[in-house]
Amino acid sequence: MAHYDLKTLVNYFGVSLNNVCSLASLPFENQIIEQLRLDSRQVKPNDLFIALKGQSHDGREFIPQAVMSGAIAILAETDNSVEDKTLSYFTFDGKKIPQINIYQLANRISAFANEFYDHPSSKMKVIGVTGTNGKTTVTQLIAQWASLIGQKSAVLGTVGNGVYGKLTPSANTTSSSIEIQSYLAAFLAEDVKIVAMEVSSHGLALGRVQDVSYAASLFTNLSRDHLDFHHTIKNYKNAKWSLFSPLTKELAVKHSGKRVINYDDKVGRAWINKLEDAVVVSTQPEYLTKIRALGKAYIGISSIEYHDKGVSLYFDSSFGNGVLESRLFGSFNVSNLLLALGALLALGFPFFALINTVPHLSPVCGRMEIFAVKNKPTVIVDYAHTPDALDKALFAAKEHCHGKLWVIFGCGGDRDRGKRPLMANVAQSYTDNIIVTNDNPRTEDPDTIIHDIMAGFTEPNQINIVKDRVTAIRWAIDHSNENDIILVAGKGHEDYQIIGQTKHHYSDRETVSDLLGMTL
Ligand SMILES: CC(=O)N[C@H]1[C@@H](OP(=O)(O)OP(=O)(O)OC[C@H]2O[C@@H](n3ccc(=O)[nH]c3=O)[C@H](O)[C@@H]2O)O[C@H](CO)[C@@H](O)[C@@H]1O[C@H](C)C(=O)N[C@@H](C)C(=O)N[C@H](CCC(=O)O)C(=O)O
Ligand SMILES: Nc1ncnc2c1ncn2[C@@H]1O[C@H](COP(=O)(O)OP(=O)(O)OP(=O)(O)O)[C@@H](O)[C@H]1O
Ligand SMILES: N[C@H](CCC[C@H](N)C(=O)O)C(=O)O
Ligand SMILES: [Mg+2]
Repeated sequence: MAHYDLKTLVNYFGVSLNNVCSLASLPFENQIIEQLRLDSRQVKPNDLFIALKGQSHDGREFIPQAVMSGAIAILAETDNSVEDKTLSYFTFDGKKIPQINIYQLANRISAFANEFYDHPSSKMKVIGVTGTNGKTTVTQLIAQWASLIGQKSAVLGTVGNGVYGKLTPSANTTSSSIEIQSYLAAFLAEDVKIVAMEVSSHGLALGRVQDVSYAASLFTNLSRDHLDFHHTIKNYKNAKWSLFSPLTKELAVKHSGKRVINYDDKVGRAWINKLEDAVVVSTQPEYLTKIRALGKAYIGISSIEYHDKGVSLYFDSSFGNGVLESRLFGSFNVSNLLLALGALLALGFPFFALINTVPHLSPVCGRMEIFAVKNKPTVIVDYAHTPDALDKALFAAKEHCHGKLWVIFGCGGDRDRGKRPLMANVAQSYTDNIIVTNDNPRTEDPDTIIHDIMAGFTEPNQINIVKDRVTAIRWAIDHSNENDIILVAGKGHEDYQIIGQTKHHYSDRETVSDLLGMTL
């Protein structure tokens, strides 16, 4: 990170220094800013605290706390356009701290953080991955694959941020614009060459990735999710499109790179038509001729064989042909694998090195993770928390099931209510036994969530409700046979259950391995 002092900060924001002081007379002008902080609880000596109005708090209320923790200056949102680019002082406990006031500050944070951390994304290969489902899987695959062929990689996403293999848990799928730029700068300092980043629709809509330069962006699929936030599918889709749009007026991110698009998805197909250049990826043998004829880069499948050890794929592409032997489970993972391959090939990674390492790619934590011991049912822990993901996960499980198929699922509180009955509908179309349970009710009443889910079943009296997840899983294991499969959906890697505002320690993976007598 370049040395960034307060004088540079004042200049960056074009602060008008009134008659009271000239820049040279400022007592603080040469003080070096250590880090940028959005959260007063994280402020350390010499940091700059950025006070923004949020959805539930007004960050400006925490200025005293930030100053007490050692902030040397404040960058604060102002509601009054007349106060834009003005300098004032915040006086607290005998300290006089400079405060720069900016109108509509939130829109400027990504660019400022990019500048402060010295443009890290332009010095590495950053791949942005968006879509309703598959982001974590694809990003983890990209990072794992790159590291298998000797390129230092890092990930930013739902299961954590960090150099691949050494992740720090993350609060969000796409972190704040400051955390993103700061992580990228740290990765660069550690000589990371490639970063796979999950880009959520919230991240795009709220400008968290505005000033990230992507070497490639990748689209997995689009189905219903997050309508509590976007309200309509159209808005949700437009937020995702902003990661790919070549038009300046639509552009939400800086983009100079490749675009890798899933042709199997209806939205993906429409987008390919709007893009002059793209890497077109499909898992459907019947699309192979069509994607070849598009005249763009492509990866398609000529045939697929699912077997006990995973899947064998015969592929044809504009980069070369071959066979991939993968240990990943589920047909949707074939799509995830090919999309990851498309991004790496488009960025010039060596073809044979990639193909030869496929058998070493391991499944992603909490994504179709299989727990199996002799004489007991097989349990799969998966993160399906949308109707489409549940559909895909149950379809994959059904293909391998010789006995009865069970599903245990719930829906998150304070999230899209409309998906609840849809998930019930999907569940009943594949399974023999269903248990509805809690999944992070947050501040909603768990009974209300369950009530919404139950509305989607045609025969609700056939459905068991067991709100406590451990009891639900134990009950299913105790009442099933060794040929049965129990899909425990929705929490995947999560190690918590959020009830009210409190995060309690809880993990499906730990529960299942304990109940099956396995070690995790
Ligand atoms: C609605 C939303 O997106 N909220 C995000 C947003 O919070 P906010 O700006 O509303 O924050 P706030 O709590 O009102 O506080 C306002 C300001 O005061 C500061 N503050 C607050 C308290 C304090 O003691 N001191 C302090 O300084 C906060 O840091 C913030 O800057 O900015 C925060 C910091 O980046 C996020 O953690 C937070 O995500 C919340 C936790 C959340 O649940 N977000 C979900 C909806 C979300 O973003 N999900 C997507 C997609 C998930 C997926 O499908 O994968 C994601 O990318 O995670
Ligand atoms: N390509 C895919 N198409 C449909 N469903 C998928 C796909 N990949 C994964 N899934 C399902 O979605 C679940 C979540 O997968 P993953 O965590 O990779 O998605 P995500 O996009 O990162 O989700 P989130 O939005 O929560 O970050 C998986 O556990 C699986 O059930
Ligand atoms: N990152 C997503 C996934 C949630 C998974 C599920 N366990 C839930 O809490 O709804 C979200 O916050 O909406
Ligand atoms: Mg994710």
